[in-house]
Amino acid sequence: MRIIFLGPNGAGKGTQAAIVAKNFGIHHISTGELLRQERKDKTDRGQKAQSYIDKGSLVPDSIVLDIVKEQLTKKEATPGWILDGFPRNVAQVGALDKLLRDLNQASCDCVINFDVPDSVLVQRLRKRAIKENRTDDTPEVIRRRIQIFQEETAPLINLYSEWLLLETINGFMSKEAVTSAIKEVLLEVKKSTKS
Ligand SMILES: Nc1ncnc2c1ncn2[C@@H]1O[C@H](COP(=O)(O)OP(=O)(O)OP(=O)(O)O)[C@@H](O)[C@H]1O
Ligand SMILES: Nc1ncnc2c1ncn2[C@@H]1O[C@H](COP(=O)(O)O)[C@@H](O)[C@H]1O
Repeated sequence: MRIIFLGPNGAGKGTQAAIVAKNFGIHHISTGELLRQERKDKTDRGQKAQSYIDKGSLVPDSIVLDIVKEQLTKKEATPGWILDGFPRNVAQVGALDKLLRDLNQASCDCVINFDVPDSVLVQRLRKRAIKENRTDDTPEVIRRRIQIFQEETAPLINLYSEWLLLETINGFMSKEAVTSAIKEVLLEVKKSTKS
């Protein structure tokens, strides 16, 4: 099964992707986590990405695509994958489609859109800032990331909806309730795709 998790920062994509990937035996690809790891490892890509991450801006598409390509060609991705935090703009949607064609892989089966009010996102991110010490969870950068989501990523909701791939779930429930809602959707998708 091939799934995209779409939603603003703090919506719970990473939390749910880790659970769902384990349950369905598919590969969790979080571009944010991978970029943070590259930054920590001081790789060339990580160093190039650093200033963008710290400002809350999107990292250049070419860097992110490079990382996604590497992940999609890993053997863990053969049974399927969850893309968490990618694509994040219209250009990345096109690039993902092309990449999958080039790799001879089928396109995604479903896009799960996490719907969570902005006020809840801010509260969650402030809490996460204390717990995880992320450099981009400061009040100013949180505001910037939410703004970037509205400008660059939110248009993907209509786009995937027009392509009949979108399933919106209420992300403002307990973690367990969100997991159940996602599983329900994915079991239906699995039945219809038999993958
Ligand atoms: N259903 C929930 N209820 C309450 N808190 C939650 C819920 N889901 C996730 N959280 C918490 O909210 C914070 C953000 O969640 P998470 O990191 O999964 O979001 P995300 O969408 O991956 O964010 P980002 O795109 O910024 O990385 C975390 O601290 C997580 O523990
Ligand atoms: N798909 C992406 N395109 C550009 N920049 C990205 C992408 N995914 C992650 N980033 C950068 O990393 C941070 C953190 O990402 P999270 O998914 O919120 O953990 C993000 O603000 C971008 O700078």
